[in-house]
Amino acid sequence: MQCFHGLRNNSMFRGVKLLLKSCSSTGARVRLFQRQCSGWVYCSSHGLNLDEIREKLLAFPGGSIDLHKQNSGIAVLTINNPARMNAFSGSMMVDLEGRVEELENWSDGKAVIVHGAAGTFSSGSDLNAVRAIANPQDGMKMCMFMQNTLTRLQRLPLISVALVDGKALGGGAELVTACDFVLMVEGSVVQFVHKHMGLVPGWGGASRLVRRVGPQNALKILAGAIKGESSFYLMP
Ligand SMILES: CCCC(=O)SCCNC(=O)CCNC(=O)[C@H](O)C(C)(C)COP(=O)(O)OP(=O)(O)OC[C@H]1O[C@@H](n2cnc3c(N)ncnc32)[C@H](O)[C@@H]1OP(=O)(O)O
Repeated sequence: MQCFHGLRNNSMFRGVKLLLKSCSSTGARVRLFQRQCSGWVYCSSHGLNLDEIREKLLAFPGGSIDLHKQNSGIAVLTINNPARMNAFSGSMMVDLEGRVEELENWSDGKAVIVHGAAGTFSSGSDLNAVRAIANPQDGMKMCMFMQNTLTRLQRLPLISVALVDGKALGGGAELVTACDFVLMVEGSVVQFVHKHMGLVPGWGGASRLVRRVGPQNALKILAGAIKGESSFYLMP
């Protein structure tokens, strides 16, 4: 993951275009196509019944995940729940899975930009849904479901860019780590707030963070010794 920080709002999409241009070398494209298209981490042999967990998640509706595929081959994926700072309701988790599947099957796709509606990125999991499924079994299933989806997002044969304008908190920060690049508008923040709730990142963000920034920096970020600021994502 590479991070570009301090973009002003109006230059964000120009920044994304430049970034994508710089990534379009044959080598980069070949590497992308070498990625596995199916990124399932968990399946029924791990005790995950996808239909069952989808049904549970759909009991917590609100917001949407919108996908706009452009003729240019660049898609825009929008996390859309502004009334709750783009928190992920249960139905949005199911939506995201469907959108990722759509991108897996998009043969003309080159890149996807992931961003939040209305001037923020995402405040993570909807706390109302989290409270309602706060038993270990359901919590584990939700986490397995989201790990599957974010791993599939990470393994898409497309260049992915998280465009962070505002806050990416909790699960929102975890989503950022599943993208190849991060572009941050000035004043934006990526923060793993899980520790305040006595949680570990359940959507696979901790292991992705370790791979991105190394174990010591990841520990500092997760423990709150430093905020997940852009300089850390710049490290190889
Ligand atoms: C494995 C996944 C783990 C997770 O993701 S757990 C969730 C981690 N995220 C959080 O703890 C973030 C909680 N939210 C906040 O800290 C603040 O709302 C935040 C994002 C800094 C924004 O602060 P403010 O600008 O002051 O706005 P606010 O607090 O008045 O929020 C506006 C409305 O949005 C709601 N909201 C924000 N984040 C939410 C969330 N994650 N789940 C459910 N509702 C959420 C908030 O309750 C408020 O609603 P209302 O207007 O009071 O009805």
